[in-house]
Amino acid sequence: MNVDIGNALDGDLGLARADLDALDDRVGDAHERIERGRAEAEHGYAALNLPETCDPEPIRRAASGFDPDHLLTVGIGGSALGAATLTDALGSGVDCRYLDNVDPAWVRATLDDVALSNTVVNVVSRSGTTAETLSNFLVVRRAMESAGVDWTERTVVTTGGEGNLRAMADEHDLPALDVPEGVPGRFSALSTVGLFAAAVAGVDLDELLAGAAAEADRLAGSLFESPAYAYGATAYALAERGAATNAVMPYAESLERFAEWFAQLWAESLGKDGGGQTPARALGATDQHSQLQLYRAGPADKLVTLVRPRGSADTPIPETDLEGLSYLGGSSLGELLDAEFRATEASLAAAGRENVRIEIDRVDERGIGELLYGMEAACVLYGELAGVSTFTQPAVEWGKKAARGLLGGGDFAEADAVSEKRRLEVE
Ligand SMILES: O=P(O)(O)OC[C@H]1O[C@](O)(CO)[C@@H](O)[C@@H]1O
Repeated sequence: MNVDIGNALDGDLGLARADLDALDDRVGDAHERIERGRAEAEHGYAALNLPETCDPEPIRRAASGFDPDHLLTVGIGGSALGAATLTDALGSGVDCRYLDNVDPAWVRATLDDVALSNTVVNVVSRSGTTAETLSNFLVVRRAMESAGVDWTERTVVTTGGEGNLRAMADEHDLPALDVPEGVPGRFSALSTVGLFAAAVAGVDLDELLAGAAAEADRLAGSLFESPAYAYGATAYALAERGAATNAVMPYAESLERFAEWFAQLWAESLGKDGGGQTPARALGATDQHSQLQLYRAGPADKLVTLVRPRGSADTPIPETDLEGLSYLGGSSLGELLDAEFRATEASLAAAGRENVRIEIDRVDERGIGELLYGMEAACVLYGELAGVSTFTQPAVEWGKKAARGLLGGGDFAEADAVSEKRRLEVE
């Protein structure tokens, strides 16, 4: 992973090179803290050890028992987004679907759209208690039973040491993969949580983990020596100067889900104590024609993170004598996308808007391994500099209790508060 922070300097938010030099001592201290946390496999920091600690063999074995047309992953948040990022970017030959919402029509349509007799189900929940995941799995199980399909023959469970899912796996003797200790969901893509789906979809797990390991080897006591820390420190320094939003804009359709994965990582890790940086998902070149106006001429409150593979398969643009289009003929879509990327980057800089370029060689296992690991390490560093507890997400519990109470799942004050909603309806 290559990170270019040049366009983050001397823009509207006034971040200067000298500010990064001054911040670098704190990056060194933060790196020591992170390395200590890794050495002791502390909660959260243990995620940064996955390139060494994750054994792909049992995952491959669990996947090798199946040759499905469809893979249905039932999980939400970190229990879906990592796997989806991997199979969207790298998968082939298997139709990978993610039931990561409880929209009844959509769940129904998804189940009607796959041949359940040739579908493998991976139900994934670290806690084993998430209502959306458990409910969806009960619906999937019933659909398989109704279709005369033995769900116990086609279900693999990925979960923690205890909880409903672990109990069900034990009861029905289902193949089960353990969620690694000390790895929060949003940091678990490079573990059993993300890698089962990747393995079923033909991804080379060794190459993926090797890419992540290479990025781990680049972690160092200075932001000027570590691409991941350069990104994390720059995003933090800009946030301190008013960049409340981080618009992540990959220039590859295969990386659209990566932006969704990044949004959970950044929001759930750093959104604490009234601080944090709001991730906004965009896609290049598409959102040049929807969001860029705001990024260039709206409030100067953003970092724009431009992500791209340097190399990819290309498609020639046929010669044309259509008026005003001949300049395109004979070039290629890849050349056009490259020009759009560089032009957008320059247009932001010309408007004084801070942006950072993140490049991988190509969308392959090594590139994606580097990118995911790099973003995780960047997030951990940002959290250290901001002094927040990066690996918890206490604020999500209120809503879970309220929903559970509303459904009769116990007495929760939060559920009572729902009925106290202020009303001002306009019809
Ligand atoms: O894997 P689980 O325990 O089902 O949790 C799913 C997701 O829900 C959260 O706990 C937030 O509610 C995320 O942190 C997590 O990735």
